[in-house]
Amino acid sequence: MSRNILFLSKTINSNVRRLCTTPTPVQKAEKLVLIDVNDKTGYGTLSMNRLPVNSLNVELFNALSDAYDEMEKNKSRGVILTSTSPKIFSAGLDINDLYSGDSKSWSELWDASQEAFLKIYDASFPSAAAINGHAIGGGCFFSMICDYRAMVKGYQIGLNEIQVGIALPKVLVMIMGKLLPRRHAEISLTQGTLYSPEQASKINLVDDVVVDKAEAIIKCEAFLNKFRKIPMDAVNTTKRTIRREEIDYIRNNKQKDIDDFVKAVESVEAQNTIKMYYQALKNKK
Ligand SMILES: CC/C=C\C/C=C\CCC/C=C/CC(=O)SCCNC(=O)CCNC(=O)[C@H](O)C(C)(C)COP(=O)(O)OP(=O)(O)OC[C@H]1O[C@@H](n2cnc3c(N)ncnc32)[C@H](O)[C@@H]1OP(=O)(O)O
Repeated sequence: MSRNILFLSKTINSNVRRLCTTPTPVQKAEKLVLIDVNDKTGYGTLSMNRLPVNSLNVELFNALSDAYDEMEKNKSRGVILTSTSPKIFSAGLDINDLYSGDSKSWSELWDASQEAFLKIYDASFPSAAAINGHAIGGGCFFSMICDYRAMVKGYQIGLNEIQVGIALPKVLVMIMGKLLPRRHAEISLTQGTLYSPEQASKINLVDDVVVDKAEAIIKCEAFLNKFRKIPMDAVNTTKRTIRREEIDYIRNNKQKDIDDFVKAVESVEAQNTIKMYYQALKNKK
């Protein structure tokens, strides 16, 4: 059974296409998240597909939310989150949106990010991130809200928001503060440090360092397999107890959190830094 070829199947929504094994090959569809369900294990591999760098915009956040809805509906046993790019997991928030947006578009962006965050962080199945390339800013954060991370050598990972001029949103601080030892969290958040996978594994930012994407997927499957003999209700109740603080914060303070993000992005200082950052990115070549 080939799992690497895209096949035609019913379109789940405008941005998500499920890959299955019905034998009707079609040309590769330009969907923002590709879903490939392994019928044997019941695990869904969700591949972000907003090339070249999987920068996160409203559409990609919505596609991730829709993909998680689909996994919930199909009673998935677990998700592997990865990317179709050969070298980038996700380059974080779309700098173009930060550079050229306004308070309305930034509100919509953050609203969509909150929804995707809740779908992943409060899912009824475990998620494992196969980080097959750079995971920067929001890209790093979306791997952090999975239950496990395996990262391929040779790339960088970290929350560099501060370098882009954006004060760290509260939930990012809460989760980084729980994942990393306190001192590393403080340094990482205030300096926007990017780490090699080897460095990241020493501070709990990634769980395993691997040589390639195939090994990352194997590690993710092995992690998900650990839950096969444990009743998922018990796992989920326990996980929700652990994660309640962040989930409740977003659910109970949705608008305030959006307002805080917009305020952070629209400040003159942030806009000047974003402009310089944007230009440096464009002048790189
Ligand atoms: C409640 C909360 C819930 C959820 C919150 C969700 C998310 C939290 C987010 C919080 C805030 C986050 C802020 C950010 O994420 S800011 C973005 C931070 N990212 C970066 O700084 C990465 C910048 N990019 C790079 O460093 C390199 O591009 C990279 C290493 C990724 C790849 O390098 P490479 O040499 O391979 O390619 P490039 O030539 O540099 O790039 C190719 C083209 O892609 C464009 N690009 C790169 N990054 C971005 C981006 N982030 N947004 C938009 N576009 C990007 C780059 O300009 C190139 O374009 P062209 O020149 O080809 O047009």
